[in-house]
Amino acid sequence: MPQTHRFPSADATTLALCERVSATLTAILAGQDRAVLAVSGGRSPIPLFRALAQQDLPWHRITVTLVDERCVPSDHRDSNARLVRTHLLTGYATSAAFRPLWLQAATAEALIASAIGQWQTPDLTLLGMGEDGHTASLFPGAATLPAGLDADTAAPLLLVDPPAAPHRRISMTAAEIARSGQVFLSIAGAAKQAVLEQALASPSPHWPVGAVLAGCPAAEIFSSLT
Ligand SMILES: O=C(O)[C@H](O)[C@@H](O)[C@H](O)[C@H](O)COP(=O)(O)O
Repeated sequence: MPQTHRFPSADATTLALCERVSATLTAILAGQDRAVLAVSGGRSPIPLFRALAQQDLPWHRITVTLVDERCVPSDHRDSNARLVRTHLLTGYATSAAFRPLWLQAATAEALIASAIGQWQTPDLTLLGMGEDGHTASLFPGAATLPAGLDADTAAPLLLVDPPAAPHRRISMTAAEIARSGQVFLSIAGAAKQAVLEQALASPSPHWPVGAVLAGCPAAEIFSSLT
């Protein structure tokens, strides 16, 4: 009997976020031909992705891209592109366009240039957060974190070598997140909630999520204790 993966069902917060994302995309598309939706990876977005895929939106007018990506092939188990193709680009969302961040390149410079070359500022950016206070791939202690948090940079993306997490990353910069049309942050669990409260109370590079949200005063936060 093949193992059937059981994914957590969407809780009330996830369903509320799903409704908010759907309504926001609908509103955006009322005023323009296409919308760019940037989503984060990790494990917690899976219930949201699976709920969004069941939303009867004009997905053919939506381009899905990534807030950040691990620099691994798209069939690698840690690939965010693989995560999105598996859980979001199904059901109604099959007709959405997908724009990956990681494309095979000979050098790091070519890699980031290629990603920037096809990049569009998202109309809606969905962020997650780690218990270390990172968001996107803006990790505390990363050598390129100061550049990633530079509020004045025109760069939309940068390379990050996380001090502890696996894989080199491509990530949106804080400034590009702030240039997004709208920003939603979704977190789950008391530990993350405590970190977020700390980060909001005392913005510092030690808690990159706080520095990012300081640039997005209209960001909406969806937090559940479960
Ligand atoms: O590529 C990634 O890992 C994500 O973009 C990252 O920023 C994620 O949002 C946090 O690490 C939370 O991940 P979980 O949802 O798995 O806790």
